[in-house]
Amino acid sequence: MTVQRFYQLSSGYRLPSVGLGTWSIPNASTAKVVCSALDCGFRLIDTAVLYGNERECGQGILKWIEQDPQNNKREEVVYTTKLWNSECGYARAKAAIKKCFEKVEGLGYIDLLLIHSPLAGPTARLETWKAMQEAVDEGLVKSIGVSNYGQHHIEQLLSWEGLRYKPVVNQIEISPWLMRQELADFCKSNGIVVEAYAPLAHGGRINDKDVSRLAKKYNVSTAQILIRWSLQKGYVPLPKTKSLERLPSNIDVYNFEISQEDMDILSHPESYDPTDWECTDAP
Ligand SMILES: NC(=O)C1=CN([C@@H]2O[C@H](COP(=O)(O)OP(=O)(O)OC[C@H]3O[C@@H](n4cnc5c(N)ncnc54)[C@H](OP(=O)(O)O)[C@@H]3O)[C@@H](O)[C@H]2O)C=CC1
Ligand SMILES: O=C1Nc2ccccc2C1=O
Repeated sequence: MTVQRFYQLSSGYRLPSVGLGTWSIPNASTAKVVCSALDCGFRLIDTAVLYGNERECGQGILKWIEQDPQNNKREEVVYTTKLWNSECGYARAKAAIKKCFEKVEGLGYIDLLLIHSPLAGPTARLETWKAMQEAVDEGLVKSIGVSNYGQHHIEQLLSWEGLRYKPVVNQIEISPWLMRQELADFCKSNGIVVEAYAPLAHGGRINDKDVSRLAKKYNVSTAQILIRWSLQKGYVPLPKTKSLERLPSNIDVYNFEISQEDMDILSHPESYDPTDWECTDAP
């Protein structure tokens, strides 16, 4: 089984199939971690207004380009950020998008802008989407998507008469202990790429007995097993690490393959174990 290095988004842009999560990386080291991640081969960086490190993520990307401008190109990198719940609604989203852009102005544009969650409610969600679509028209943003959306939230958006740009991704928590198979299938069948957040179950399952046994069998780390599981399920895992030592192996997940039998051992379709928050079921 060959897993894709990139997915084609409905906006026409491409999305690397593994990304770096940046939540809770200390501000003082974020630029260095991001720059090192790019050196190791990561090409997708995931941040959010909530994380308070957008500026530093942008600095890390610029630093990487400046290191070797002939080879390290801006257009190879996909920079993602997300609008927080309190920034939803038309006027608030307009102002928030402008701020997001200003924080990384040196990048020239935001590749992917997500609405962080559906929690603002049905009206504010659509108003936010209107502002996000306008940001695409204005060239501030290339692609727009959603996060923590359940099927009913996506259906609302797809059936909205004001829809001009479809969401290209839905970023949701997925791991072997929170599989959300039905929602993932729904996204895929609507041309929406699934980004899997907390693919290492927030670190809490890194010493799981089956994961550890399979790590030995395939001669890789336990994190690599979990990232590869997500890739083979057809998702875009976003493992976070603040450790420069862990970055190279977290992206080195394209040279081994988990057998179907072992994929089944790792998978726990009956389990429901969110690590952070759950709002795919919000009204
Ligand atoms: N849209 C949303 O609502 C959400 C989005 N996210 C996104 O997804 C990203 C990933 O999720 P997150 O919650 O951070 O959790 P992850 O599942 O990525 O796990 C991160 C934890 O695993 C540890 N870790 C990373 N690599 C290794 C390794 N090779 N060996 C052992 N331990 C390792 C990290 O420690 P260390 O850093 O010390 O290496 C950290 O404690 C976030 O950073 C964010 O970008 C996350 C939650 C919600
Ligand atoms: O990365 C994240 N960690 C979180 C914890 C609670 C709510 C949102 C998030 C994120 O986006």
